[in-house]
Amino acid sequence: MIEIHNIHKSFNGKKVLDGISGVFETGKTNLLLGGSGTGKSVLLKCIVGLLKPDIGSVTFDGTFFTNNKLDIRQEIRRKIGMLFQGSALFDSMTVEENIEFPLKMLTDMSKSDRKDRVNFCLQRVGLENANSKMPSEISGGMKKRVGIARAIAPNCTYLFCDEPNSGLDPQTSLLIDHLIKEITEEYDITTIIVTHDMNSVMEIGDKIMFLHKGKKLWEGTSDNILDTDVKEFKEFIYSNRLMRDAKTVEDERDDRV
Ligand SMILES: Nc1ncnc2c1ncn2[C@@H]1O[C@H](COP(=O)(O)OP(=O)(O)OP(=O)(O)O)[C@@H](O)[C@H]1O
Repeated sequence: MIEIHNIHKSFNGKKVLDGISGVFETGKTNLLLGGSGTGKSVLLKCIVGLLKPDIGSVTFDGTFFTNNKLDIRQEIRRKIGMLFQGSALFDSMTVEENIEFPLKMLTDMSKSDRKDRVNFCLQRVGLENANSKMPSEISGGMKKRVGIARAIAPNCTYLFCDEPNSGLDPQTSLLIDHLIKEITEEYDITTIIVTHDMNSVMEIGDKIMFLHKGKKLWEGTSDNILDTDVKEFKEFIYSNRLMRDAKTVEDERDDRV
């Protein structure tokens, strides 16, 4: 479980995060949702320690991360897997070398154990036998799968995904969303996904935190999202045509009852 408490962050006097608190649960896909420029990526960076909050704290399974000793922060960082927006694979390395990279950096596994782990992770994301391919030879969806395999290779406890669907077609997006959810549940990972994709929200949103202008305006699950009475959140949800249609169907059903 990851807990954040009263996170504030400004750049050059401009407030980007304004007192955000919340809990991200273990074994769940926790979504950070909001429009462009609302502070989702900055909050994610504050949680993983790439940025330091001006005020506030982050706790990983009860251990303080912010302002704690370097060795404790490094210990927590070793448990974090990251899936970056553009997959961020090393272009000059094969798929296998990409996935092996964090194992070399973060573990003292033998070469044969690393090979077994790479093969296990490749098989888990449905890419067995892709070991020797170069990133330039595989599709965007396959790159995301390799990115997921690389993130989970060192047995991560926490997984952070920055817009995992960017650049993917709707069908591939759905497959990637479900793969992340399955892996989260299977290995009991605390997963946080930054997104503005309402399809992801409805498909895999175990827990959703909606940000607007640096504030948390709503949190809940995909089951109670349509009940929100927060004006800014409603505007965000119903800017999506499919969500408007779903609401109309629900209203008509309620009228009949
Ligand atoms: N290092 C930085 N220095 C100055 N301003 C920054 C920095 N990082 C982010 N910002 C600003 O903080 C605000 C929030 O940015 P952030 O990237 O968190 O938005 P976001 O919600 O992730 O948006 P998007 O969905 O478009 O990626 C933006 O106005 C951005 O310009």
